[in-house]
Amino acid sequence: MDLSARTLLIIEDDEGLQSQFKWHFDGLATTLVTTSTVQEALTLVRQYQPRVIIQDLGLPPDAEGVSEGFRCIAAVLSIAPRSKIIVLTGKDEHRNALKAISLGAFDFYLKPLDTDRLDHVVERAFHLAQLEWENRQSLDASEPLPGLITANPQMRNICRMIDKIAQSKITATLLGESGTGKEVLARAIHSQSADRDRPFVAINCAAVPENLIESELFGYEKGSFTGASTSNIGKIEQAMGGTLFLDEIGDMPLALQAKVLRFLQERMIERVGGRKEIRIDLRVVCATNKNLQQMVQAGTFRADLFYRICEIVIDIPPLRERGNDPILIAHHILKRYCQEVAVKPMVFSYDALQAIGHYSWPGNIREVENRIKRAVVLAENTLIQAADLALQAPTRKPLAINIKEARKNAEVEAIHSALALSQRNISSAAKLLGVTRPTLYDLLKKYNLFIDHS
Ligand SMILES: Nc1ncnc2c1ncn2[C@@H]1O[C@H](COP(=O)(O)OP(=O)(O)OP(=O)(O)O)[C@@H](O)[C@H]1O
Repeated sequence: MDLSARTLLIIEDDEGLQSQFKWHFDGLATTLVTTSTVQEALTLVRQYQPRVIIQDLGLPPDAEGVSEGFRCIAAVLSIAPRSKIIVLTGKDEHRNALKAISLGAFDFYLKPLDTDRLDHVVERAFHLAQLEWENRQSLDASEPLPGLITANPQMRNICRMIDKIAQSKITATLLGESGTGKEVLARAIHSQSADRDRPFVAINCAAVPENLIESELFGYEKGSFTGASTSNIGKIEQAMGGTLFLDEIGDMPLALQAKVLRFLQERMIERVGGRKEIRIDLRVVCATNKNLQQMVQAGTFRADLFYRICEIVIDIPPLRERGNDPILIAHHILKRYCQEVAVKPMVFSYDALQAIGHYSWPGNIREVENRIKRAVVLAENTLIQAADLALQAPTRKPLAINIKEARKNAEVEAIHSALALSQRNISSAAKLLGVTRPTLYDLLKKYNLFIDHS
């Protein structure tokens, strides 16, 4: 909770009422600030960023009218659009209520309002403001590193480790199944480091033919082998000052491992066919989906190289072990892909979301990308169904016999669908459901649904 979480501002020119409010709300709000003028109110809003504001409409210099009150609502919301303004006024005209709400006020009541009711209204405003704040926090925080979407605590720990690794030159090795984001994390180490403006160079040891990998990595001198008509610098020299990413290091030929070990220990290389030693200064990040320890035991990976590259090992969990991340990542990839191929924004149906949540994703995030690309092409309209993703929606729960249970199931399903269709935008979901935003928040709280979809 941030500091403004329970700050209440009262804008009221009647001094008697102001002190009554002070006395009444003392203790209910952590910070209580009061003023009688619009000008001072704006200063206080900037200073305290109050979540909730109680405001009169008749404010000086137009204490008998409403113009200053309306000006105040508009001005406050222009600098603090998320503040909840409760208008409390003696100006009993329906059109005033309508205008206040149209300007963005949260609620409108006539004086005098009994204290129980007032407490309830203020509490509800604080509650709603808190939920909105939490929702924003979780959305803001869903991309802790560039290109890496997650809300999973284990992945968040990994992100914190990546930040620390980036501040050193230590050799880190990323272990994880294919498609779990090893390259994304390697790039993040580079982009979070002080050398981010220097090159990031990746080589996939599994993709380069065995007879070429040495010269790809170390470079070669002219005439060192048939076809070497000019000298060429290798990936190591290309990455000078920056980061070298040795992807699939478990596939590095045994013969080359000794040379790589020497480079890592001494930070010196010789190009193939060369005689000159070249000093190398760079960070090395390795990755593999192989079990290196088993390979060491089997004699297919050098033990000394294993210990040299495993100064820090990061075990990346597969997507199926990351809680709600498949849904979070799917939303993100769908949005990005629709923008990339310039099609209308698309959304997942409730069934599609259920299927995404239940599937085990053996191909991890790469598989999410592939299935979404396919779905964008195949979907009949802007609503992506489970079948478009070639996934099966889990079977529905058996019909509840108890009317209360049946009503609850129906409400939960409708809320899920509305949230899916609105891409978790609370205002749009409330509109789709035909309820107000506060009512939707109440329902989310009642059914404990909010966390699952934030
Ligand atoms: N947390 C994430 N959020 C969003 N996109 C991700 C995330 N992790 C990975 N991706 C995307 O998934 C794809 C696969 O990621 P990446 O290439 O980093 O995986 P990898 O583990 O290196 O795979 P491989 O072992 O097959 O090389 C990339 O397009 C990447 O941008």
